[in-house]
Order: sequence, then C-alpha cells, then structure tokens
Amino acid sequence: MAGEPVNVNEFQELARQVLLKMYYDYYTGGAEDQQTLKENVEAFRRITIDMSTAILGYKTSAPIMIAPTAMHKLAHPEGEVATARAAAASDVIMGLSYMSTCTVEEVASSCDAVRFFQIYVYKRRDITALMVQRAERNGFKAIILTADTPRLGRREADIKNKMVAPQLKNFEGLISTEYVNDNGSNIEALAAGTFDASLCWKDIAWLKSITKLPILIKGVLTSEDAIKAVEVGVAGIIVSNHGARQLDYTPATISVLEEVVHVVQDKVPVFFDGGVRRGTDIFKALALGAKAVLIGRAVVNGLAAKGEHGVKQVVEMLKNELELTMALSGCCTINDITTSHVKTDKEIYCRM
Ligand SMILES: Cc1cc2nc3c(=O)[nH]c(=O)nc-3n(C[C@H](O)[C@H](O)[C@H](O)COP(=O)(O)O)c2cc1C
Ligand SMILES: CC(C)CC(=O)C(=O)O
Repeated sequence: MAGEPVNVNEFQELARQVLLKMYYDYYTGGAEDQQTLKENVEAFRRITIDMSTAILGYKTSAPIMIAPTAMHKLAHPEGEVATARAAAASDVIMGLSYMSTCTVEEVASSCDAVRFFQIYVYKRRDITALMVQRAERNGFKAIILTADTPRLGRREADIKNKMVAPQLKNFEGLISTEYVNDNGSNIEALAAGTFDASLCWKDIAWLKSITKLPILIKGVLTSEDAIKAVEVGVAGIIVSNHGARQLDYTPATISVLEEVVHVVQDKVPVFFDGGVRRGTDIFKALALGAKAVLIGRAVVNGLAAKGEHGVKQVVEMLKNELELTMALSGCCTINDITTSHVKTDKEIYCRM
C-alpha cells in the first residue's frame, strides 16, 4: 500500500503485515464459517441512499429540475440542446424557456429528457397558443406558466449594457423579437412590446381551454396566491421570485416556502427555486415541504463554462452533495426528510 492509510480497511492490511499470523487471526476472525462476519459488512453495502422521486408522475433521479432560463446560446453555441442532453444524462427534468434560442423541435429531437415548457403570455395570444401546441406535439409533459413577469423588473445592469434581444428562432416568421431601445435594455423593450401586462387569474382558464397538459404556476410567494392557484386548478405551484430579477424587496423564497406548503395541504405539489447552490440548500427546501427544486443560474454557469458536460457536472455535484447531506442526517429516501431536520429563523426568533 503506497502512502498513509486513508480508511479503516487499509489499517487491516497494515496490521496483517506487522502481526504474527496467530494474533492477526485472533483479532480478525469470527465463528465457524464466518458467514455473519462477512454479512455484518455486506449488509451495510446493500443499504443505499435513494434520491429518486417523481415530479407530476415522471420519474427523476433526484428532486432537482433545470429551471427555465432564457437564451442559452448566449452562454454556449449549442444552447438549450446541450442543457437538455445534460438533463437526460443525469436523468433530471428539463424546463425549457419560452425565450429559448434553440427551437422547441430542436430540443425535443436532441434527447429523451422529460421536458416541461415554460410560457410567457404574449399580447398576441394566437402565438402563445401556437407555442403551447408545438410543445404538446413535441412531447413536452407540462406547461409552466410564469406569473411574475407581466412586465419586466428593472434590471439596471441590462439598462447600462443596452442588453441585446436577439431574434428568437421559435418565433421566426411569427413575430419579431429583435427590439432596439437605444436608451436602455432591449430585453426590457422586447418584454414591453410582446408580453401581455394584463395577465391575471382568468388566463389560467384560457390556458386550460387550449391544452390538456398539466399547468404549473411559477412565481407564487404568498398563501393567498397559493390558495387561489389551487382553486383555479393548477397541477402544481412553484414558489419563486424569478431568481430576484423581478421585484426587489420581495422576500427570499426559502422564507415563504413553509407558509405556501402549509395552506396547499398536499392538494398539489409545491416546488421551489431561488438561491439553490448546495445540496444542503436542496435538503432544507425539501425539509420545508418542497417536492423538488429548480436550478437557474448554477446551470447557466455550468453551460457557459463547459457546455453539456458543465451542466451535467453542476447537476451531479448538487446530487452528490444532497446524497451526503441525506447520509449524514440519517435519511435513506427523500420521504425521510422532514421539518424536524431544520430550524428556521421563525423558530429561533420565537425562543428569543
Ligand atoms: C439568466 C436568467 C434567465 C431567466 N429566464 C427565465 C425565463 O425565460 N423564464 C422563466 O420563467 N424564468 C426565467 N428565469 C428565472 C429562473 O427560472 C428561476 O426562477 C431562477 O433563476 C431561480 O433562481 P437561481 O438562479 O438562484 O437558481 C431566468 C433566470 C435567469 C438567471
Ligand atoms: C428574456 C427575458 C424575459 C427572460 C427572463 O425571464 C429573464 O431574463 O429573467
């Protein structure tokens, strides 16, 4: 054995080398066929941590989903196709943005990842309806309606940079997405020009009238909205503040998760995003009642750095960290993670 021992088993070999055989056998041995001696160790090997779960009935290797984020070709030339392939390789669900740079069809034919399609509602409802139909035809399994962006938040870096809005291939021949605003963010101009700022609850009825796919509402932060969302018949709720890109001074999403989970009472699953950077973050969100988390910036960073492989690495890192957190917290399955595993600010303040 080269170098210092790095685990207890390696000490056994060192002991064998220095001890008289009679003493080594005395320490190491068990009774008769030594069946139980072997079994004591083997039985541990058979117990594994199972991170797998289901999202809307679709199996996933871990309670992790790729959040819909716009324009992946700005990060890497292969764009959303690379992201979707990484999702397939890691066996997690891919959320595709309405504002993607690869088309719905390109992403669908690139791999067999389970895919959900996120939508914004355009003033031109016929175009949004067409996009929903294209997603349906191409095997997407759910629609994510982003409800927190009837207008775009004020993003001052984008204003200073005069952030570009490229023509998005999905909309070629349908509508121009190439907006130019010489004084500020072209993304802002694009949203102002195309998004329907009158978006409201009755639009979920409209969406249900044009698709049979389950609808997840993304951007819920209060118990009132969660109750309303269940009433109007969504299949799931995503607690999100759009990665803090919309309204500044909205609460951190993890601080409102419990309140939403509490009122939803398991009528529909509650999902979560915002600030997830560690396996321990995922564990905390699950402990507070989320069924899975969506990952936004970490995935985009992985894509920018190393394309498909980078996204896969990001997802695998988060999975490994979650697995270790579960092991060290005594949780063999996702269902073993409960509120009793975490202490929130609220509890700490109550005791003060
Ligand atoms: C660059 C970027 C683009 C985004 N584009 C979209 C989008 O097109 N549609 C959407 O619903 N949310 C979008 N989001 C929000 C994400 O879906 C998600 O809510 C957020 O990124 C989660 O926070 P995190 O980045 O801390 O993980 C975007 C976020 C980022 C960072
Ligand atoms: C093009 C934008 C509307 C995409 C988005 O949702 C975002 O940048 O947060």
